[in-house]
Amino acid sequence: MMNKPIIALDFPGEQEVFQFLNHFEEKLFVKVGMELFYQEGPDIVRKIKDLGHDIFLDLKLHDIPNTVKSAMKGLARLGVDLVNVHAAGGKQMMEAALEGLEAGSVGKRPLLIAVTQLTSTTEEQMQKEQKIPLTLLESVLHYAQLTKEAGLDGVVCSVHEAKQIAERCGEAFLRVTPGIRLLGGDAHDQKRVATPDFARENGSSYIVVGRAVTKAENVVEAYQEVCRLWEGK
Ligand SMILES: O=C(O)c1cc(=O)[nH]c(=O)n1[C@@H]1O[C@H](COP(=O)(O)O)[C@@H](O)[C@H]1O
Repeated sequence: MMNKPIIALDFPGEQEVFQFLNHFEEKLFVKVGMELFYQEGPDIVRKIKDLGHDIFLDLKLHDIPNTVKSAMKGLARLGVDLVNVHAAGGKQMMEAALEGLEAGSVGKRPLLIAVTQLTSTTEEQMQKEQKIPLTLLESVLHYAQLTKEAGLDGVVCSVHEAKQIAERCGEAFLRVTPGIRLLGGDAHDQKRVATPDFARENGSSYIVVGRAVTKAENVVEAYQEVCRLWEGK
């Protein structure tokens, strides 16, 4: 069975979140990111969890190992299902993140993944601004390898790199892919985008979908359309 699409709850506050969630009868896999978490704090995670939804807490930690370790210890206590860091923080930082999660978990440890190159980054930007003298795919594969060596569960990448990561790091190493759009949909600030069906055919383990659902006129219909394409029905 396909993993549920992860729906990005990129809303300014609690009210908008519950307004959105109230449209759905089924349990969702949702993502709480910086916009929501910085406004509402850890309480919003507890409230969404109490409703029975699975949670990806996307705070993209990137700091010195000790700080990341302590922060992760605290986040683990929230009982979320998936959390992330930036692979650019380095192997030691990623190992520290894992240690923190293990120390803070009550019961099952949340899965830990690392962002490789953001889906809003182009190869040209990466080479010019980050001064990385590689192709974008090479950089993503390098970060994926480093993430695997640090013992994490997978990476965030675009659909366009997912297959090669599975070949290099193994099928069990997760490829979580944002930048998902329905055919003809506005890409907004995303650069490496793909449709849910392309993601299914190209090695994504999970898709992350925000505006294609949350900004749709009918959010339930948009969600169902994403599910239908993702599941290949
Ligand atoms: O870690 C993430 O979730 C993430 C990584 C990445 O490379 N690109 C990316 O878009 N995201 C997140 O995925 C979501 C995508 O939202 P939409 O572009 O609206 O579908 C946003 O909440 C981003 O913060």
